[in-house]
Formats: sequence, C-alpha cells, structure tokens
Amino acid sequence: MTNFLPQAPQVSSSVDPAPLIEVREAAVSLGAHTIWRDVRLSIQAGEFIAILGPNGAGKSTLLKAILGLVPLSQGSITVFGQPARRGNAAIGYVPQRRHFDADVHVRGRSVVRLGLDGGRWGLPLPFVARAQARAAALRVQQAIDLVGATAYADRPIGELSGGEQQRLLIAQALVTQPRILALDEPLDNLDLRHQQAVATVIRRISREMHTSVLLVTHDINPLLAAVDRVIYVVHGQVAVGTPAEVITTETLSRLYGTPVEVLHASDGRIVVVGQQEMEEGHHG
Ligand SMILES: Nc1ncnc2c1ncn2[C@@H]1O[C@H](COP(=O)(O)OP(=O)(O)OP(=O)(O)O)[C@@H](O)[C@H]1O
Repeated sequence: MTNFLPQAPQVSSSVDPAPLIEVREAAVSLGAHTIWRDVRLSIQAGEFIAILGPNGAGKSTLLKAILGLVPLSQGSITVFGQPARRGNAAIGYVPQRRHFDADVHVRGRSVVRLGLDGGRWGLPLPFVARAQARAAALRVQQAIDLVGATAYADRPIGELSGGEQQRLLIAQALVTQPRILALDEPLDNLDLRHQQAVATVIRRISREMHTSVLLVTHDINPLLAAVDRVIYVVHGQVAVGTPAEVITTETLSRLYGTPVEVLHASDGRIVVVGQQEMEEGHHG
C-alpha cells in the first residue's frame, strides 16, 4: 500500500543507534512559574511515547520545547544531535485543538498538500514544475492511504467528522516523511472507536516508517496496547517508563504528593482513583 516504506530511514539492529531526541536536565519557566524541571529523556527512532498528566501540567510545553518553540531555562534538548530549533522539516507537528468548521469547503486532499507546500517559494521551470506536481500528488496520496483516509479525502474537510479531520491532519504532518511526529491531543473529541482507530494508525506509522511519535493525551487507555513508553508530567516533575512502570499507585502518589490509587479493570483499562480530586484541588 505504501511506497513510503523503501524511503523510511534504515536503522541497523546490530548497533545501538544514537537517540533522535536527547533531553538533559531540562527546565522551562514561563513568567515566574517553573513548569517542570530536571527532565531527562532519550528517545529512539520508532518509539511511540504518550505524554500524560493533568490540565496545565506542562505536556504541550514539553512538546513545544522539543520543537524549539519554547526556550529552556536550564539544561538542553538535542534533536538529531543538534540543538532543538523551530521549523525542523524532519518533525511533523499537529498542534492542539485544530478542527475545521462546517463551512470550510477546502478538500481534505488540499489540506494534506499544504504540508508539502507550506514553506515553498519560487517559480520552478515548467518541466520541473510538472514533474514536481506529479511527485507531490503521489506523496499526498501515499500519506492519505497511510492514515486510511482515501474514501473521503476529496470531500470538503468541513463536512468530515472529527476523527476523519484528525486523520487528514496527521496525513498533512506525515507528507514530508518526518522522522518525528509530534501530536498534541490528537484523540481529543473522538469517540472510543475513533480513538482506537487513530491510535492504530499512529502505531502502524511508527512501526512501518520507524517514525518516533510523541503524543499528548489525557487518557492512556485507548493507547495502552500501542505505546512503548509514557512520560507522566505532574506538578513540575516528570516520570518516564513503560505504562507498567509509571502508572502505578506508588509512582503516581509520589508525583501527585498525595495517595492516588491505580486500578486495573477486567477489560484491561486503567483507572486512576483520586487523580480527579487532585486536579480539581490543584486548579481550585
Ligand atoms: N506563554 C505563557 N506564559 C505563561 N504561562 C504559560 C504560557 N503558556 C502556558 N503557560 C502555563 O504553563 C502551564 C503548562 O501549560 P501546558 O499548555 O503545557 O499544559 P498542558 O499539560 O498541555 O495542559 P492541558 O492538558 O490543559 O492542555 C499552564 O499552567 C499554562 O497556563
């Protein structure tokens, strides 16, 4: 289905590759407020990582620091061995709460195409332009196929459901074949079925293309089977590990600074008891 695959970066399994992203003792302060500090983190190619935590904990800020959109007050972040910087074409980014109103008539395919054309300038020669246009159309179709949006890509995007729009926005971020995909709450406002479908698509992208995925979410449950690790951000602290390592009564009680209980439902879902009260208390 995807001609993306042969072009995906090859990583030898015999050597431990250098991390794509390295965060060292990093801190961010906004105004007088330290959002988080002492963050240490190495992310490898092909890892799927969920960033969790209560409202206002600093999840989006962490993503933006990696994207070079928010300066650090301490420490460093390197991406592909270079200091994090904005506008890195090797990172595909879908910001928080993007959606299209019903009166937006632009076709889904054109929205995906914007991912390629966004930063392009100049007037190429006609024969170059034709070849480029064919190559671009192919890239766009491959990204649409990859997210499973072929059936509705030519409809006006404003008419599509939240889940369909979300897939096309992910396709837009994928069209440049980025090595890192940064998604801020892509499951927001989706029903459970669409959450799981989008999670499965993202999982496949990270596996097949060896793309590292950083995904901010409020709810780990739709992603539990898909993610490799979680980054849990609470009260300025950050815990990193597999869901089984981090989402425990002990770790979350320590992070929240109060007893929090992690329960495992018979269907595999995780329920964190006491977290809601803590979040309300934190913001109250
Ligand atoms: N430019 C800014 N100046 C000052 N404070 C800011 C700025 N941007 C964000 N903040 C604050 O930083 C904190 C972290 O914000 P952030 O958006 O990273 O949280 P979040 O965990 O993604 O939240 P949510 O789940 O609600 O989206 C919040 O308290 C927010 O109010």
